[in-house]
Amino acid sequence: MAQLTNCKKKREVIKLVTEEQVAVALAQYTAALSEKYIKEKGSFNVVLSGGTLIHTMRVLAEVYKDAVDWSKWRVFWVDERVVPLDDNDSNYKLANEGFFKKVKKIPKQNIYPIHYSCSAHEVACDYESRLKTLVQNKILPTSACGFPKFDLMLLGIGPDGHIASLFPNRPQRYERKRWVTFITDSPKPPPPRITMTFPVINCASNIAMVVTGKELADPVAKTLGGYVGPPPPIPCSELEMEAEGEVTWILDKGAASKLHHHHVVY
Ligand SMILES: O=C(O)[C@H](O)[C@@H](O)[C@H](O)[C@H](O)COP(=O)(O)O
Repeated sequence: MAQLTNCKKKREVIKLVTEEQVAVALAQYTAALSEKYIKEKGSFNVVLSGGTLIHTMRVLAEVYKDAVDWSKWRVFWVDERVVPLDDNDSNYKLANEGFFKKVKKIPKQNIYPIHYSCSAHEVACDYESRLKTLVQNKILPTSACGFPKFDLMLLGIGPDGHIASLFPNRPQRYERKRWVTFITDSPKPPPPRITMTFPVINCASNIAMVVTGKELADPVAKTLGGYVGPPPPIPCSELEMEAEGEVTWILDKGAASKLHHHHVVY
């Protein structure tokens, strides 16, 4: 794994050409981590996002269907839209139809969707308290600073540089105490959402930034190229600066199109 010279944390940037190659690389990467953590500790705790990620996970679901020990997976969401689980906007529904139904073998009790209520505040408190219970029961480990430590976060990035539901010009990105918070005016619809906070995201052992399409070339270049401009930097730069674990960027040609060679270390 490569390291940025001005930064002690581990980074890898995998630049590919097509979206299909990104899907294949994501499958290999996730299957390898799944095997490693299951061997080491008997479980694999994965955090999903919404957006295009689930579609990019199709190769994992199809090609690695019989190669991964799905029974040891536990699945959480880094952010979720506060809608019923059968609503077309639900990230759970997206994952259920595009991933869980394909791989079949993830036990239902190992999947942690939100408990829907119409109050985003209530949903966030409930999700946080369920995570706290899992930590108390030693099902989820914590990092030295007391936040839960997930094995893998699979994240996308928005054109405005948001990750999870941590947007520029919204206060949630500055939350440092809560594990899960809420937003009722998300600039990306639908407006009510819950989201894990930066301290939780940054404690993960591994973070994959899965980014495809030239409309995302700007936030990718701003993040990996070193942010120049007035503070505060875009949200995904915070992850680049603060993450404790390994961050792996898997990019297609469009997403990497504004990166110069000196921006990345392989
Ligand atoms: O609920 C959501 O909207 C997502 O979880 C969101 O955080 C997403 O990951 C990014 O917006 C990237 O989306 P794309 O992968 O579609 O670019």
